[in-house]
Amino acid sequence: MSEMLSLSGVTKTYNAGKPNEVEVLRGVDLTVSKGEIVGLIAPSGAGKSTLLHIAGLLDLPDGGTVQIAGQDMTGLGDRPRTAMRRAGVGFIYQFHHLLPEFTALDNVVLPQLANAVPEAEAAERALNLLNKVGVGKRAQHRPSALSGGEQQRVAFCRALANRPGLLLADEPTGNLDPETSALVFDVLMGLVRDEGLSALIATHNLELAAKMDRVVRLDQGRVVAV
Ligand SMILES: Nc1ncnc2c1ncn2[C@@H]1O[C@H](COP(=O)(O)OP(=O)(O)OP(=O)(O)O)[C@@H](O)[C@H]1O
Repeated sequence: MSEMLSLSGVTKTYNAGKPNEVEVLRGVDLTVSKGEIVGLIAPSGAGKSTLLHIAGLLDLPDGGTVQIAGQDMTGLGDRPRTAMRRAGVGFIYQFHHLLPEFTALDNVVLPQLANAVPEAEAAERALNLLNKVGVGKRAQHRPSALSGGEQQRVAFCRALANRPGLLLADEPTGNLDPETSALVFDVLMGLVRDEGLSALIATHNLELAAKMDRVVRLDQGRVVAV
């Protein structure tokens, strides 16, 4: 089994049967192999967040199947889905969503504690990740004391804290100026490769997309190769 993520015939319609019905996904087929980094480009409103939320088990499709690491998630109950989401999938958003009252270090430690990792081990892992992305010296600062690029790097570490096999990212550097965005994006790519992760990364930025192993486009509710 060499596929980390496999979506097959995934459909999603909001407000089905109502006047404000929106058919967003019309049969999405998409795979991400182990260790592969796939870029997802889509015009605004095309449904990339919907797709990422379904792939990350935050939302359910109307039809089709979602497999993660060869396991079919479609028919699973809430508990095993939540367990897989917590331990198997890392999520990065355009805005970091760090907890403002906790230090950078604690933001990376906390998801591990929720996953029953002993505190000392969690702290070591967190510091190791923060060092890798160049914010180790900022470990004891709260997010408000960090620059936008630094905050986003801490968010990368948080997403990877529990060693997920799969990383999903929705415009991970979309809120940064172009220069910082390119720099921080390279940090993310380095981290993903270093950790041997599989990743699906949505971006509007074609230059960033070109750095990935393969690029697909979400078009009219389907995924097509670029
Ligand atoms: N909960 C919802 N209820 C109804 N419609 C929704 C809901 N969520 C999203 N939509 C609609 O579905 C379509 C796709 O939304 P989605 O957020 O997935 O797009 P996107 O490609 O991520 O857009 P953007 O790049 O602008 O963030 C949009 O037309 C949006 O208005």
